Amino acid sequence: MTNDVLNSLRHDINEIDSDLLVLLAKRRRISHGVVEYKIANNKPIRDEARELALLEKLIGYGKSLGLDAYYVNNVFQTILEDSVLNQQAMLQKNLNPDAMSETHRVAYLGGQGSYSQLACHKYFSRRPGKLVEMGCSSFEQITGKVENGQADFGLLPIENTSSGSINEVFDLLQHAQVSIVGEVTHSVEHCLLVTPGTELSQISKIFAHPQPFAQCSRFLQGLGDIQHETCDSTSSALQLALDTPNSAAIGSAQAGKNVGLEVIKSGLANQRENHSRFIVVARKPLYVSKQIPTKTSLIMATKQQAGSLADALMIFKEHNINLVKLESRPVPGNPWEEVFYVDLEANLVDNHVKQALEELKEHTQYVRVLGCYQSESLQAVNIES
Ligand SMILES: O=C(O)C(=O)C[C@]1(C(=O)O)C=C[C@@H](O)C=C1
Repeated sequence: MTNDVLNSLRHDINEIDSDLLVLLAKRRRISHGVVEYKIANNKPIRDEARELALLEKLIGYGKSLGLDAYYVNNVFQTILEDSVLNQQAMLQKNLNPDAMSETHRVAYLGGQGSYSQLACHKYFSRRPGKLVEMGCSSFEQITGKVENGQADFGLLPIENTSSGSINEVFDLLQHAQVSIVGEVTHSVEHCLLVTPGTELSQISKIFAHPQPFAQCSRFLQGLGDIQHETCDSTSSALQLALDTPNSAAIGSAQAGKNVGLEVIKSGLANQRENHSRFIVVARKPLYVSKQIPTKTSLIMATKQQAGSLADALMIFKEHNINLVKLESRPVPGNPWEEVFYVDLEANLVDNHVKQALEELKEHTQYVRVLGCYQSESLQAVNIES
């Protein structure tokens, strides 16, 4: 095959890819039209029956064109996911017009290339507006900027599939005057990053934030006698690796590339699937439509008597509310006293949820709702009448 033939084939492929994009954009616009109908008629965004029928038809048609079911299913699952997420974003914008300004000032940990920055871009990619990024050096600084109005939103990592809950953030939520208004999960791919030309055997020091150190503990144990230096963010770890001969940093490949470090080893996390979940906080709570999956997070202190936690949890069971996370943390200054963090699949506008929270007040010393927000889940919802 000559070069000319290859160029001509590539030209045809380019044209088809552009046509596909035009069609995808057209599909999105039509899907936006559907959400207007759903708002007016109070219908859930996700319609699983319609999606199933659509996929079945497309898989059959794909087969007749020589495309296998797995491929067609994957392509259209991605398209449908995008459609649902965009519809949800539109719905929320409609419900909270004041909160969705033209500019989003967002405070997060670290700077260019930090995992928080990547998660921030993912979360705001579906929320139109100009992003003003504010890199911070501590979690307190993030909530502080939101509390004093310097930032509209703050992004805080709350848990990771390898290292578990991030206690510092749970403790901060006990006192911070902020509301949780969203969540975003981001896959974290840790790499060992070095200045070009550095060999693994030359490394005598590794810089990282405590979280990547914890998430890559098995890999690090295998390296033997190498010094570990903790940094307040991945961005500062990268800078230190750049400035220190025979050293390395743990960060994402993209972050390394941004500053001129190269990947010497990848896939360092203890778990192959390494994801971090972040919460998005703001000064004021948001309303969440009943038409989309919703979470409510709260803190509660149970009474100091036998069975009080079980009694409190029974209330959720009795009201058919799914509890998706339960975490306990000590109360600073009160040894052996605990507060519980609870995540529920629930929307505060639902009467059965309001009722459950009233009953919870009677069975606990203290309850505070941290926020009611759009869940990342794409599950279909039932609308309570
Ligand atoms: O048909 C609808 O109800 C739509 O909202 C459109 C659409 C789609 O993109 O095809 C999106 C979400 C629903 O779960 C089903 C289908």
